[in-house]
Amino acid sequence: MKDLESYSLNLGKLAVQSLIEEAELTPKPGLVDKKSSGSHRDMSLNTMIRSAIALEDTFRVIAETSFNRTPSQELREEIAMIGRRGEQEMFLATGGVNTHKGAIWALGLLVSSAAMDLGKSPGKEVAVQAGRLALYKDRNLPAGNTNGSRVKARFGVDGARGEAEQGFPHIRQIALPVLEESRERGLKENFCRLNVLIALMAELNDTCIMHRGGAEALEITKAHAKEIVLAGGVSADKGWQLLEQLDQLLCSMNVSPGGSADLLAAAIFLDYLDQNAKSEFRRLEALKI
Ligand SMILES: CC(C)(COP(=O)(O)OP(=O)(O)OC[C@H]1O[C@@H](n2cnc3c(N)ncnc32)[C@H](O[C@H]2O[C@H](COP(=O)(O)OP(=O)(O)OP(=O)(O)O)[C@@H](O)[C@H]2O)[C@@H]1O)[C@@H](O)C(=O)NCCC(=O)NCCS
Ligand SMILES: Nc1ncnc2[nH]cnc12
Repeated sequence: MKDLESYSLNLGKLAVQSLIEEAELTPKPGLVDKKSSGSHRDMSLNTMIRSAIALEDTFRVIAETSFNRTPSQELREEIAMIGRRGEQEMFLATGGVNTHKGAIWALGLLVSSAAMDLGKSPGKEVAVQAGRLALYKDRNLPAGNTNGSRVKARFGVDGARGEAEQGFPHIRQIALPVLEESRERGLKENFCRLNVLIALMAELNDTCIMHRGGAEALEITKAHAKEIVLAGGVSADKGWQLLEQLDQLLCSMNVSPGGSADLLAAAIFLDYLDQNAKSEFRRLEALKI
């Protein structure tokens, strides 16, 4: 019992740490970071950090609720209720600013999935299982006209819900492999994570960009991010110059890749789970000798 309590506390802390590390990663185009508030007038790095810290209990309770369970209608609705309470905590901490709604959704499902099998599964499997949970319908979801739902109706994109229901393909097929390749190239962790963000921005249909800038802003963002990828990523001189230009471009269009930022935080979380599992494996191997 004590072990489960401390494990859920750890998962909650790890989710918050991932959010803070995403917020602090600098320089991120159009987003809040250590250097500026990007395209946002109503938030700062402080707001992001206050919001992340306020969410620890939400993630801890999601973990506690999910232990030794499997995806089901009942669990989906329990998690949704905790997640909605988390959104209220976020608004209380930020004075009504939407800092992390998309991240509560993605990380909430991933924390739940990780807790279901006590962290024994690799990150990619945790994401697939989180997708199975997301596929159950939340029958208590209040009818509401969100930015995402308007964008989806107008442009026919999948958005945050579709990403989760498909088992987070952009995390499994882009974010985690780019993180690994960048590390294999010997790049500093800051460059590795910025490469992940850019690779996500090159492919994701981010409803956060589309609700302010429409399909055109999304296409411009993707095309510019692809140029950075083709230039060899942010650690190449040309890639770095293009990254600085992309920041100016997004701020001038007044758009923010908040969905890509959420998926970066989610990838950092899954990567930590994988690293912890590897060090536990090495510890057990050492005991055998
Ligand atoms: C399923 C929900 C996520 C609701 O989805 P919906 O699309 O209806 O809602 P939105 O309110 O628009 O939130 C979606 C947020 O998800 C992020 N996102 C966007 N595209 C993608 C994508 N392709 N893949 C993954 N994630 C994506 C993004 O979040 C970031 O942007 C937020 C700021 O958004 P917003 O306020 O609209 O933008 P601003 O420009 O700042 O606004 P203005 O100043 O212009 O007004 C920020 O939070 C980032 O995180 C999207 O915005 C889900 O919320 C839901 O159903 N929840 C119910 C509870 C539940 O079931 N929980 C279970 C798990 S805990
Ligand atoms: N760093 C960031 N800046 C703005 N919106 C975000 N949503 C998630 N992370 C964000």
